[in-house]
Amino acid sequence: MSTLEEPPAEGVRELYPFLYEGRNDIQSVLAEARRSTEDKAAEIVRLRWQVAEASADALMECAGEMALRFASGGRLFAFGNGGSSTDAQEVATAFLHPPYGLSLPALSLTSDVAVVTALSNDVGFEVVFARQLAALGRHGDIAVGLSTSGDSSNVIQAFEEATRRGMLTIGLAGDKGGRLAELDLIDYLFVIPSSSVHRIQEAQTTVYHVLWELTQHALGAAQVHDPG
Ligand SMILES: O=C(CO)[C@@H](O)[C@H](O)[C@H](O)[C@H](O)COP(=O)(O)O
Repeated sequence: MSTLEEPPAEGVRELYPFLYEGRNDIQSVLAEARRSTEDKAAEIVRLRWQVAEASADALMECAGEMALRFASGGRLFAFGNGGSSTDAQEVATAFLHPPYGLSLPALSLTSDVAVVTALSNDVGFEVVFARQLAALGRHGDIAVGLSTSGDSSNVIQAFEEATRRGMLTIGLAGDKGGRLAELDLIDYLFVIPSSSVHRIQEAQTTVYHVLWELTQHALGAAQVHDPG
């Protein structure tokens, strides 16, 4: 396959110029993309190692604190925007309905579209997580907030509310941690040192999966079935 022979519909040539002009060999375009895919795969492996090594002690300590909270009846609330909103859902699902081990009380604050839109519409998007924590959060609960920039106001306000309520606060951020790092209001902040939103989100999955696994270990549940 090389060039597209049909005359493009209006606007399509502008959207996909490489299909019609100059770089018209799709195979060579894909070969280039493949090289960049391999670079990205290497980068994500490096980032995951980097954060696991740099944060090994903090991850263990944090998981120990989480286990103590769960053992005392605490619940976990996860939140974030965009890609991090679905990561928050995955955090909650991993704890609530894990592939093995204990089922622990966990909820994503991004899942209820009625609550999210009502709070955003009536009050403002910056309170969309903080207001939910004000209603649901209790001393001894756990707040897990994800933000690739570390700068999202609604995530910061949620951590402020969680701190006021005596919750354990755990942040996942990218690059240098953004405002989350500057504000110094989080008990455990895990920073992925990359400026790529996608690489940050990919590495963050490892951080929360490790936290989940260590928490299960701390609660004595991981040996039930650990495929390694
Ligand atoms: O990167 C994606 C999707 O993968 C975007 O949707 C991204 O999550 C959104 O722009 C977020 O609003 C960014 O917020 P944050 O991670 O900086 O807090």
